[in-house]
Amino acid sequence: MQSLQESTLYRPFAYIDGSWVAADSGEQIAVINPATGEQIGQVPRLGRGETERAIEAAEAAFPAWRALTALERADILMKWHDLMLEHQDELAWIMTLEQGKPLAEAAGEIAYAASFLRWFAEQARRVSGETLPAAKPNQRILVTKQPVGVVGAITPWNFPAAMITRKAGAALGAGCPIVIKPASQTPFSATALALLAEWAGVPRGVFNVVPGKASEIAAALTESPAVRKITFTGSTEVGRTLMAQASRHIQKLSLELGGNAPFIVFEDADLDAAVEGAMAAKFRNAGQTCVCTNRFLVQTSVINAFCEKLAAAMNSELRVGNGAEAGVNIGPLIDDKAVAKVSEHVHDAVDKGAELLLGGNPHPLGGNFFTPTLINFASAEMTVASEETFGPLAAVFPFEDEEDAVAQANDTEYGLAAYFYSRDLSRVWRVAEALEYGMVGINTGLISNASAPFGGVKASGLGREGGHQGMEEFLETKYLCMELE
Ligand SMILES: NC(=O)C1=CN([C@@H]2O[C@H](COP(=O)(O)OP(=O)(O)OC[C@H]3O[C@@H](n4cnc5c(N)ncnc54)[C@H](OP(=O)(O)O)[C@@H]3O)[C@@H](O)[C@H]2O)C=CC1
Ligand SMILES: O=C(O)[C@H](O)CS(=O)(=O)O
Repeated sequence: MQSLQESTLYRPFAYIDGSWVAADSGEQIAVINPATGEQIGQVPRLGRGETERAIEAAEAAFPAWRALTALERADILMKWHDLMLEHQDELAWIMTLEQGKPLAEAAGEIAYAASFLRWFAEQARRVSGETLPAAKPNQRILVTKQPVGVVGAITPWNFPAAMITRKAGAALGAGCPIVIKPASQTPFSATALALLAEWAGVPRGVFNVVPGKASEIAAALTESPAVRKITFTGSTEVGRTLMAQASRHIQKLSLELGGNAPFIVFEDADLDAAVEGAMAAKFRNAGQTCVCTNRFLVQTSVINAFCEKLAAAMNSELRVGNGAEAGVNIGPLIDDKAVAKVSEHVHDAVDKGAELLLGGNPHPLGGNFFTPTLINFASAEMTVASEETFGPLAAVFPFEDEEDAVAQANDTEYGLAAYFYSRDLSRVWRVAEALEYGMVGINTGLISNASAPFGGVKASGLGREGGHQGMEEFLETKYLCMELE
């Protein structure tokens, strides 16, 4: 398959109430292949009116969807899961064309995304309440769980399938219908998921996809009292805006926001293992994930050895190119703004005294390609210390001792993911407990897993996705107090 139009899953439309629709205005959004700069398709640019219709459809679908048994909802989620895996290659191709990640990595994301549907199919059947000792002999106390209602979701371009199923799997499993605004750069992964949801038997109105004007769609979602939950993955800046808007109707809120992940290498670490973990934690999706390492904190006694090994691994293992080409494992960044941000971080660091060991400039391929870059002796006054790069820049900061490492690691407004390598068990416990983050990788650089609670603290957001906690985000607790005659 070469072009998007050849795909049986290609749907250049919005999906509302079980119908494929255009924008009322007829407006379209051009979708660009970040590897070539070519337009690969167009998607309707919806606004407030269409979003309000999607909310009405979701509200109308809610009673029948919540009335299904958990097993009935789980079976539909599992059918959706199976269809995703049956169409894994086609879904991966669509993702590589619109997001740029290498085909193998895109296929990996499809499997990761499908795992959330399976996980929440299983979790749906394990939503339970409790009975409590009553205060009076003729009293009985029960605690029950009920679906919150219509959910509004806004998702990012960097994981265009997994960030949808991580929300929709939990919402639908809990009995909630959902209205999703995908990122404008990656709408076709979302509409392909809608098509598969339709084939899986998700009833009309339960799953809606409204690509388009972000601020208008967000306004419609947050201004509707029928929308009882807002779930967002993206920048902290937009998360703050949504938090303020959601306060109008006290909507439940889940925010998965920015990160500034430290990757600490202690002198007692297995350096080869640390470099292997560093490659995974830094260069996944060309560094465009919120849990990618942003700062390598390396003990001074091993910093030169670590940098030599990391430079060797980067040189031998990383191949930059169009993600559709075999063997490529570093695709393009999403757009020219992303390239400019990485360049700015590199030049700022070098101007302030960092040592450039590898790369440092946009790739000779031009366009949105950036050469994987390694700098040493980075320091706190550099932009890379406080701002998320979201690109293939490995910045190494020295530290003297454990206290210094933890202080540097926690010196940020963010608190999503952190990583560290040590073989000292007492140190592992001390550092794991001292780090102010929602997720900590210990002797590993890969922590993403549907069965674990994914999320952060401080400016990295609120709530958790995945795990049993992810289901709770879409449930309300109701306390029943019963007096017997
Ligand atoms: N914690 C996490 O899990 C993740 C965090 N991020 C963070 O997000 C940033 C990069 O991702 P990026 O997608 O550019 O982030 P953005 O926040 O710009 O976009 C994310 C989504 O929000 C939408 N959006 C943009 N402006 C508004 C608005 N005013 N109101 C409502 N929705 C809006 C976008 O729509 P449109 O595309 O139409 O502009 C997109 O669908 C980085 O900081 C990264 O760390 C990214 C992914 C995951
Ligand atoms: O591992 C993940 O789930 C990704 O990091 C998702 S995101 O938060 O970066 O979008």
